[in-house]
Amino acid sequence: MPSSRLPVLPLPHPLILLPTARLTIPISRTVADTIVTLIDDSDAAQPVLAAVPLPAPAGDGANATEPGSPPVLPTCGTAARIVRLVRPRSVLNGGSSKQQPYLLSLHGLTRIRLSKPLELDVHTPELIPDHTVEYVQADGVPSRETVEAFKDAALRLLDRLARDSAQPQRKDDWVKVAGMVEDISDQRAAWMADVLVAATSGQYNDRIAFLAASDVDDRLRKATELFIKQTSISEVTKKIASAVDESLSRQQKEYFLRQQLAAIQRELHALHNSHTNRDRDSAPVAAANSPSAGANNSMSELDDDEQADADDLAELKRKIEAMELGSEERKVGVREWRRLKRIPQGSVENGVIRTYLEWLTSIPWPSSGSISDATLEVFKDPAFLSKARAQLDSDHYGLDQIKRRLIEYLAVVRLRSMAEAAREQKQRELEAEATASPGAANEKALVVASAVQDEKNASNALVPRLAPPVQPSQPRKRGIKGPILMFVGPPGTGKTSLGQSIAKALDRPFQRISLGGVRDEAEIRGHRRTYVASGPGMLVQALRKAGRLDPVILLDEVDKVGHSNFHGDPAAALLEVLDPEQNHNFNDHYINVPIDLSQVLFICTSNTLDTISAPLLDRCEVVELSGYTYDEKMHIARRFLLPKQLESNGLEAAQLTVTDPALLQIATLYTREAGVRSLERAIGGVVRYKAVEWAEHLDAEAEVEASGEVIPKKQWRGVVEERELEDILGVPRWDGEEREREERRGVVYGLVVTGMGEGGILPVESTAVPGSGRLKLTGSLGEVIKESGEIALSWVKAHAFELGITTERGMDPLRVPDPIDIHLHLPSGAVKKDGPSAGIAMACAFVSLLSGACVSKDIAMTGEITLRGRVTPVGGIRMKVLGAHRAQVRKIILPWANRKDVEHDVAPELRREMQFVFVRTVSEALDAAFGKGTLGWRNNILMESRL
Ligand SMILES: Nc1ncnc2c1ncn2[C@@H]1O[C@H](COP(=O)(O)OP(=O)(O)OP(=O)(O)O)[C@@H](O)[C@H]1O
Repeated sequence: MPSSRLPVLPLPHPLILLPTARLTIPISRTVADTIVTLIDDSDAAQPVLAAVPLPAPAGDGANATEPGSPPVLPTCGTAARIVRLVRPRSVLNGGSSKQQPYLLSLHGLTRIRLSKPLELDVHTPELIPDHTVEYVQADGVPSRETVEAFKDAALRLLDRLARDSAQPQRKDDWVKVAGMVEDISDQRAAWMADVLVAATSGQYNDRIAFLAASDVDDRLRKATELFIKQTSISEVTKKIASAVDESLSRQQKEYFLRQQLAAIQRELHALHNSHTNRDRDSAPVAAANSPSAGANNSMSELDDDEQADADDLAELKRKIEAMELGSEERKVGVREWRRLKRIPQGSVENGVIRTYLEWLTSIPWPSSGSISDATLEVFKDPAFLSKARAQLDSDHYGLDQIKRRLIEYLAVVRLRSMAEAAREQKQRELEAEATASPGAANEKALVVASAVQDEKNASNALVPRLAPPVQPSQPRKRGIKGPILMFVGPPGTGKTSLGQSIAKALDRPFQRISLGGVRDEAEIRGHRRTYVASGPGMLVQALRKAGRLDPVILLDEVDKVGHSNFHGDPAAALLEVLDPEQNHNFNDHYINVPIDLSQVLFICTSNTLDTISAPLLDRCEVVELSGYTYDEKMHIARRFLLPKQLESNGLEAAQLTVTDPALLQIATLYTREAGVRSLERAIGGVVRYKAVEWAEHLDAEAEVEASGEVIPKKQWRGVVEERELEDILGVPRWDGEEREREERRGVVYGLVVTGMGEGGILPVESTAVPGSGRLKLTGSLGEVIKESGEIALSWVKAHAFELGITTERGMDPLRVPDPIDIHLHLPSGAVKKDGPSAGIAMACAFVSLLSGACVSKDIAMTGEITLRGRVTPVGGIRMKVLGAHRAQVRKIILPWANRKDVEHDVAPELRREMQFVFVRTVSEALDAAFGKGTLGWRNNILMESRL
C-alpha cells in the first residue's frame, strides 16, 4: 500500500469528509496560519492534507467517548485537496479575528489510513504538520449481487427522497441521480457509493464504518445497509408527520366549526332576547300575566342537552363498572369506553361506539353462577307444580294431554335447575375452603367429587371411584339443558298462549320472536359493526326487553324461517341458538361478546313439521295441538273468548249473554277452522255490535232526562240469540256447504290435512270423456298422489268383472263398450296436493263412475292402497277426523291400522257422534262406502290370490 507523509487536519465531531465530497469548515487562526505556511511551502497550487474525523468529546451524545477513558482516536480519514482558505472580513480590514473564524474548503480525494493513531486532545485539536499515512487502494471489482443490492437500496432511497422533496428542482435532481445509478457500471459502483453516502444523510457511526471500509464489496454492503436504514427512517417519519398533520387539521376543523356554532347560537340568543324585551315593553301587563313569562330565563328540558348527555355518559360508565370483574363483556366495555373518550364528541364514530356501549350494557349478563336467584326462588316453592297446573287450567280449556306433558316438562326443568344450583353451591363452598386452608379442603374435595361422580355413574362399574379434585367452578359453561318444546298445530289452537302460560307459571318474562319470513341470518345474529346502521339480532333485542337472563322466548313459526341463501343461513343460526351444547356461547355479530343463552327457555311453534329441517326437529320435543271440536270451542268461547271480548269492548259480563245455540251457530256457520281465532273475531264482532247498541241506549236515556220529553228509544236486549246473528255478522259463510255437497256418480269425499296443519274434507271428482282409455289427473297434484291414482285405476280395471262393471273377465272398462278417458280432479287447483292417502277415495270414485253407484255425501275416507288391494295406514288422523266433524260428516272410512290413533287421539264425544269404519282391503272400503250389496260382486276373489 503506497504511503506518504501528510499534514493531518482533525475534523471536529461530527464532521466527516468522504472521497469525492466537498467540505467547508471553520478553523482557528493558529490552524489557518499553519495552512498558509503549508500553502506557501508547497510546490502544488492546492496542497493535500489528511482530514481525519474525531470522536465526540466525553459526555457529548451517543457517540461520545466514555468519561475518564482515553478517547479512541480514528485511524481512517480522507486525503483532501485544499480548495480555498477564506479569511474573515475583520482580518481583511486589519481588525481582530476573534468573532469570525477562518473558513477552509476541502475536496476529498481518496481514503487513507494512519500508520499509528493520533496523539492529540480532542477538545482543542490542532493541525499535525507531518504524519505518515497509507493510501487505501480499491481497485477490485465488486461482486454482481453486491452491486445489485446496492443499486436496489440506492434507488429506493432516491425514490423516497424525490417523493419527499418539496422543491421541484430538487425532485428532478434526485430523479437524475437515480438514472445515473441505474446506468452505473460495476467498476464505478464503489465510486457512486461514495458520492451517494456523501450526498445523503445517515448516522455518524454508519458513515464512519463506511469510510473505514477498504474492500469495495464491504464498502458497497455498508452503503446498502445505510440506504435501507435511511429509507425506512424517512418512511416512518413521513407517516408520523402525515398522521399528526391529519389529526391536527381534523381537530382544527372541529374547533373552528364549534366556534362558529357557538357564535351563531349567541347571535340567535341575543336576537331572541331583544324581541322578547321589545314585546314586553309594548305590553307590560299582558307579559306579566302570561303563563310563559320568565320562560326565557329558565331553561326547558330541551335546552339542557349537555347535562342530559353527561348524565347518560355517567350512567353508561356506572353500568360498565357494575359488570363482573374480569368478564369478557367488561373487558370489551372498558376498551370501547376508552375509545369513546379518545374520539371527539359529535363525530360519527363517537355515536357508533356509544350506541354499541348502550346495547352492551343493556343486555343482562350473568353476574355469578348459572342460575338466577329469582329462578331458584320460584323452584324452591313446594307448591310450584300445583300452581303451574292451576295457571295452565286458568288460561286454557281442555288440552289435558298437552297440559300433562307441560307439567312433566316443568318438573324436569325444576329438578335439573335445583340439582345444578346445588352442585354450584357445593363447588363454591369447596373453593372458599380451598382458599382458607388448601390442604384440608383438597382432601374434602376428593371425597365430595368422588361422591358426585359416583352418583352420576352409579350404573357404570368401569368408572374409577376416585374422581379428580374439583376444579374451580366455571358457571358460564353450564346451564339447564332441558328439552326444547315445539308446539305444532294449526293457527289459533293456543300455541302462543300456552307459551305465555308457561312463562307465568315460571314467573319469568315472556318474549315472542316471529321468525316467519326471516331470510337474513343477520336478523337472528345481528349485523357486524362494520355495517352502516348495524345493530344486534332478534335474540339480543329480546334479552334486552326481557331484562333477565332466563326469559321464556317463543320462537314463532319456525317452519317459515328461510334456509341458506346469499344472506346467510337463518336456519343454521337458529340451530346454534337451540343447541344446548353451543348456546352458552352464542355469538351475536354486533355485540361480539359470547352471550349465555343456556338459561333461556326456548319454545318453538310451527304449523307443520314438513318444512322443518331434520337437525332442528331433532333438538325439539314435539307437542301436537290438532284443533278443537265444536264442543270444546263452545266451552272456550263461553269461558275465555266471550269474557275477554266483553272486557276489551267495555261491557260487563252481566250485561250481555250469548245463548248456547247462538254460540254454536257462530262456531259452525261463521267459522270453519281448527283453532279459535276466527271464532274469537266473530264473537268480538257480536260484542262490538251490542256495545254500540248499549251506547245508543244510554245516549237516548240521557236525552230523555235532559229534555223531559218522551222520545221513542231503541230497545236494549242483553241477550244474543241465533236469529239475530244474520243481522250482526251477515250471511253465514259456511251455511251452504253441506247443501252444496252432493251425492253424485264419480264423486267421493276424501280427508286431507292442509299446509297449516288443519284437517278438512276434499271432494275427489271423476268423469268419463270419449277417449282411448287414458287417465288424466288435475288439481296441482304431486308425483305420489298421481301414482296413487294410477294404482287405484289399475286395481279397479283388474277387478272390473268381479265388481260387475264389465261382462267378461279381462275386459278393459275404459275401452268396452265405448273407448273413454277418465278425468280425475281434486278442486282448489291453486293448492298443491300430494301424498298417498287419497288412494281409497280415488278407487271409490272410479268404481262409482264406472258402476253408476253413488257414495253418500256424509261419508269421507282416507287410506293408502297397494296394487294388491291392501289398505295401509296414513298420518294426521286426529286433524282429519276433526276436519270431518266440522264438515258434519257422519261416517269415516279409515285404514284398519289407524284404529289406535282414533282410540288415543280422538275425543270421546267425536267417537260417539261419528261412525268409524276400519278397513283392511279396498273391497272392504268399497262395501263400507257404497253399502253392502250395492255393488254387483260376481265372485269375491281377491286379486292377491292371483298375483
Ligand atoms: N284451549 C284454549 N283455551 C282458551 N283459550 C284458547 C285456547 N286455545 C286458544 N285460545 C285462545 O285463542 C287465541 C289464539 O291463540 P294463539 O295466539 O295462542 O294461537 P296460535 O296457535 O299461537 O296461533 P298461530 O299459529 O297463528 O300463531 C288466544 O286468544 C288464545 O288465548
